[in-house]
Amino acid sequence: MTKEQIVVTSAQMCDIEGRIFAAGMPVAALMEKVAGLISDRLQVIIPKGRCVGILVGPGHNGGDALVVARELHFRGYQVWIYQPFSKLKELTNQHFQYAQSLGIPCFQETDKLPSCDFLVDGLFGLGLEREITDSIAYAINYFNESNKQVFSIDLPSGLHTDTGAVLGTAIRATQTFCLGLWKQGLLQEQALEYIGKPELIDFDIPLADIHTVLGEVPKIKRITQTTVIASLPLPRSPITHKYKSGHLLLICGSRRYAGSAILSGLGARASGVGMLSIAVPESVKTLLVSHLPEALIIGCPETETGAISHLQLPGKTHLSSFSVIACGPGLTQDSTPIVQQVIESQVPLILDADALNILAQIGTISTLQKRQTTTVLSPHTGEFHRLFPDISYTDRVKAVQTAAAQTGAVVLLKGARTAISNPQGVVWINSESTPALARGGSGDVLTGLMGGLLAQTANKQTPIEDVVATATWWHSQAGILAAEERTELGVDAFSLTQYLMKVLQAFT
Ligand SMILES: NC(=O)C1=CN([C@@H]2O[C@H](COP(=O)(O)OP(=O)(O)OC[C@H]3O[C@@H](n4cnc5c(N)ncnc54)[C@H](O)[C@@H]3O)[C@@H](O)[C@H]2O)[C@@H](O)CC1
Ligand SMILES: Nc1ncnc2c1ncn2[C@@H]1O[C@H](COP(=O)(O)OP(=O)(O)O)[C@@H](O)[C@H]1O
Ligand SMILES: [K+]
Repeated sequence: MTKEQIVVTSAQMCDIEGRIFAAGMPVAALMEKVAGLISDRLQVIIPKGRCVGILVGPGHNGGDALVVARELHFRGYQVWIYQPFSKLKELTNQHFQYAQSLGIPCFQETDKLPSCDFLVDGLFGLGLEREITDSIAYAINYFNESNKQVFSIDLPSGLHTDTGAVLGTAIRATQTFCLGLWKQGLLQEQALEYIGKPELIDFDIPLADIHTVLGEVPKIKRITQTTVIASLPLPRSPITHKYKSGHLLLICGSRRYAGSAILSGLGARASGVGMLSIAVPESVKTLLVSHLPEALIIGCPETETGAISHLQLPGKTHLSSFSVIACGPGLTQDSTPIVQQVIESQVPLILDADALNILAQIGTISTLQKRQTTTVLSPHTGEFHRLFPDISYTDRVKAVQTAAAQTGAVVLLKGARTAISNPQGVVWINSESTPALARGGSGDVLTGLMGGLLAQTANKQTPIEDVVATATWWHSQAGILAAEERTELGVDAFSLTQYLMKVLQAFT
């Protein structure tokens, strides 16, 4: 477990810091250390001699900012301080007095502020406890409108540490220096427009204190390359054969959405799965064969509307012949009986897209509670709301935990910061992605990729949620790589499938 993987709430961070202080580390010494590290980073980013405005709050976030002000002053920058509060915490007040004694200009009102090139935001950190209003809200909006590069200490002032929600108003940072451990709020979708580029400042929190507060295996973790590589089906056994490397059945597509089946198939192809079968309506079988010549394409009887009406598996094949079934992309809502049939099977199952809409109609919780085997649900926010109308998704981490607990499924809530939970509340958050993926069809690719990976690891000890996290990470990294080469507008779902292999080449 590395510090990069660990995610904490405000309460947990306070407990961890409390242990460090109780063990004898002076609060002032830690502030000096933290702010020294931030100053070092700023010195690399901001050219010498430039003017930096430092925004100072009443607590220790403000204290950190004042130490940064002092350091930058001595390191040859022009510095001024904006500090509008009448009452400061004691340590913060001491640093404020000292900064004033050094002749650093201090201001209480925004209309008196000189111009500057950069801003450092130390108004509020972990301790923000209520909505920001009145003159402070006005000041934050004023700084946002100044269009300066802003470096936030710990988190942009105004964001809730756990949910990332904006409490009234919030600083829009260019870069956020998150102190010690990743705060959960920085990994929540609603914070993304505020945090800019996030960076962890490691100030040497002892691992023993982290484990005492979070347990040996923390419940909420960031997906990192290290975790991913551990759950990839690599290296392949030298004596494996195609049926030992997983057999995935994709059930997808319709006359109307034939492309979904192709995209899911190409996602599955990239996973390296040993055998791939794809059930589609008979009328699109030839099309699928031309795109995926290695796959076994199962043409099924179809409804008048061109949806699969029922599964017609070849010869002696039963659903139980497959290691995993992934069902849903492009099915339309006319395939209800098929979704019911796969849910009743004993085969590990991924439900996505239309299969989720059908599940919502037949009753999410009551239907899934009867299932004995692994189920993965991969909704985007709209599908999540249809499946779980009673669960609020403002806090997406809590939302997936609740949904997984209620259904016994692994739930993957797609979006800019995809969150995955198992029924016991173990959560993975995908903290690197690209808005280039916000295009029709990219989810279909993920379903195929995830199905192929799960099929290959079906008989292994790897927890399901780890494999789901690996698929999510791989998919996002392919998007990032594709966007680098083709621009953010160049990542159509088909192109995305072509970058999946390149990710592995780069990382393994
Ligand atoms: N002890 C240290 O030196 C360390 C300090 N750190 C820094 O300390 C911060 C936490 O410090 P604090 O606990 O003092 O908290 P903050 O500095 O985040 O702010 C708390 C203060 O703001 C006031 N406040 C809260 N909400 C307000 C609102 N809406 N309007 C006006 N006032 C409001 C509170 O009454 C309190 O005085 C961290 O975010 C980090 O920057 C740690 O990260 C590292 C160790
Ligand atoms: N703003 C964004 N940033 C990063 N990833 C995103 C963003 N928007 C969507 N995605 C990702 O793109 C994929 C979209 O999937 P989905 O909504 O199911 O689309 P479709 O059904 O059209 O394939 C998901 O993996 C999601 O996490
Ligand atoms: K801050």
